[in-house]
Amino acid sequence: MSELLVSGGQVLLPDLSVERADVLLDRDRGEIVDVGDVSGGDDELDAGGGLVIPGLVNAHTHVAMTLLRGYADDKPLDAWLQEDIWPVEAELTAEDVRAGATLGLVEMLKSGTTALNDMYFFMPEVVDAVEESGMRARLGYGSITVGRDDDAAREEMRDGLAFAREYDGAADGRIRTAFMPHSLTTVGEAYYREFVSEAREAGVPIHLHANETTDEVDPIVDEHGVRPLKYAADMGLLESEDYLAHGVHLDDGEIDLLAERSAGVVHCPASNMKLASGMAPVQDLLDAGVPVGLGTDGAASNNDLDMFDEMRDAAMLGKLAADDASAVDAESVVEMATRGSAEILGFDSGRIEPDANADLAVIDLDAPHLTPAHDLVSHLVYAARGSDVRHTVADGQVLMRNREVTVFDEQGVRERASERAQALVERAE
Ligand SMILES: N[C@@H](CCSC[C@H]1O[C@@H](n2cnc3c(=O)[nH]cnc32)[C@H](O)[C@@H]1O)C(=O)O
Ligand SMILES: [Zn+2]
Repeated sequence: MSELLVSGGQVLLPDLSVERADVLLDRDRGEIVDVGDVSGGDDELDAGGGLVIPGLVNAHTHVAMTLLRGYADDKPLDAWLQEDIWPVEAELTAEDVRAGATLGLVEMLKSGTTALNDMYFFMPEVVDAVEESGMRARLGYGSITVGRDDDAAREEMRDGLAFAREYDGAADGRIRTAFMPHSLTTVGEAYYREFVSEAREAGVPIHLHANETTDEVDPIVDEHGVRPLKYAADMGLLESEDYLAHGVHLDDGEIDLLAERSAGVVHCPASNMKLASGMAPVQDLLDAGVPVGLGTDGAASNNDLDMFDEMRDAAMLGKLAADDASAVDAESVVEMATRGSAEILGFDSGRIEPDANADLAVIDLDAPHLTPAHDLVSHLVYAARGSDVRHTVADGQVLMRNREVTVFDEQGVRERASERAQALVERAE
């Protein structure tokens, strides 16, 4: 058995207390062996002066959109997608997605993220990038039927299902899949009614954008006479393994429905603020017992993939949304970004205890902006940043050691992504 000892640090335990402890990982099984006064291991990571946390889990992104970071800002969702994003995405190639996804994975692992959810194009390229990265991911092809004739629409839905079936369990189980119809307004009712049952037969969860803007809510209420999540449930969605991105414009009945079904909501505060989509009722979701995760959405509507920024945004926006400074407190947010997101994605990660996945990050506390250390959980949310991460480990493998990425040539990844991004936008002009 090959073991890695993460020694000398303080450890964030599952109850969110912090204790001086060492962590022993099994690199073959990719699991945590023991936490406490442990020794051994044939390799060691120095966590001295640092805080060991569960690897952060980005539960909603479009990771190859790093290519479009800064390409189109300062617009609401519909105009942003219709006028800028979808026209340039029509020019995407598989190589572009491989380059953009790899850049996003490097950005993530350098900032302590060890698992993600991704919905995009050319998903086999994302599979290869995730496999190479050593990270964990729930992946799906984003199916859109609106604007397509019936044959093309069916092909979109079949492609989404085929991808989910073919790649579930890839990368020795680090990759899981989901059926990802883009949203309740970009996929027609008939296609949901035909294909949701096939996803159930395939045994994969369903992930979609929902209730992100009022433009996604009003048309459904007007056409179907019910709220979007009632419409979704009537089509067989909202099972406990399903999870929605955004959930901004929810009424009490929809929150109750999510709680009854235990369907997850991935909160994307930066995207919601940047696109002026609205303020999600996160504290109400937490109070109702709805599973809540945290996601950055794409780097073109954030514009980074730093989950420390996202935790801070969630805590700040949640207080404004609730008109209550005690709402969405630091502990709730750390839970969202670790165990909450992990459980929504179906990963046994997000906590540092024996038998959990060996996915963790070590944060260097030796910095003015992390001094003094009254409360390290507070620091995680209100002061720390991705660049404070010293080491990142996923599945028991060291992906970054002392800020040096071990699984990619970082400089080459950045150069290739820049070249592909430039050529992409030139093709779209
Ligand atoms: N087969 C689909 C691919 C969709 S992938 C997922 C899509 O979600 C888009 N996207 C990115 N951010 C958001 C968001 O916040 N809400 C809805 N869609 C988004 C993204 O640009 C991409 O077009 C097609 O032909 O368009
Ligand atoms: Zn999205």
